[in-house]
Amino acid sequence: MNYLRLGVNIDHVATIRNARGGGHPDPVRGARLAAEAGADGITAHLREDRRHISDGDIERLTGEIDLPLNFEMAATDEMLAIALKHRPHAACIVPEKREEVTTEGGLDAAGLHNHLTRFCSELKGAGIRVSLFIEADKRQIDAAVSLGAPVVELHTGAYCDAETPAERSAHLERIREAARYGAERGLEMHAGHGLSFDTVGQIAEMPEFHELNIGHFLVGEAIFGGLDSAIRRMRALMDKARADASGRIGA
Ligand SMILES: CC(=O)[C@@H](O)[C@H](O)COP(=O)(O)O
Ligand SMILES: NCC(=O)COP(=O)(O)O
Repeated sequence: MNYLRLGVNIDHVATIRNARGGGHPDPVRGARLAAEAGADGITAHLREDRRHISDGDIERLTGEIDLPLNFEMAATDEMLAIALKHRPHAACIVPEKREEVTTEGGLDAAGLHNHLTRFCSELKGAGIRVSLFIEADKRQIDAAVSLGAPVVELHTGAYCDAETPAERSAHLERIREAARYGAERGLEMHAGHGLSFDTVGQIAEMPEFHELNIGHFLVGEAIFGGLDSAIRRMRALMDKARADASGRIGA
């Protein structure tokens, strides 16, 4: 079974900083600590309204942190110019609505196909690994393939927020099918949004996934036990889920 990378999303450190202005807590310090705790990458979403991560944070993350940066961005010319300037390891195109509390659903890669073509090709041309943050939906996966994106990240928010076990297993099944469908079409499969200690295992055990991006829960847990311990525990749960699943496959 392939290694499952953990990308730590440090947006939520910046959310706390911005509640008061000033520089504390510093998301770049969070990224440094995440690296020490075993994160394989850092994710940061520069929202158009700059509600958490700032332009200066992106500049410092690319200059001061050795881990690969996954730059989450809306498909706008402003964000494209910033990505091309900083050349992060990866750029994940996400849908954005100013008024939303969080990223409420996946990118409509099928509906926005013509609009996205130029963004995918300019990012790829600059050597940036393009990822599309989409719902677990075959139509969206087909669109990602046709746009030439090498990576998709499946939105796990609905699975994490499910209110009943039946609802949760229905979402899980959709994610499982989409992960297989995408991997069969040559896409590198990632997942993320809303994952917690309770929900990560069933996603981590799917062998198609290469990377999970997790932030909000980790920063929340950090209040009680520290960021280092939250990341190490998440990492251990991911590894256990993988080991248990490969034991089942081998048995
Ligand atoms: C796209 C995504 O899911 C992440 O960027 C993360 O959720 C960021 O947090 P906010 O949605 O609170 O901006
Ligand atoms: N793309 C999803 C992500 O980076 C992390 O989402 P969350 O764990 O902060 O909800």
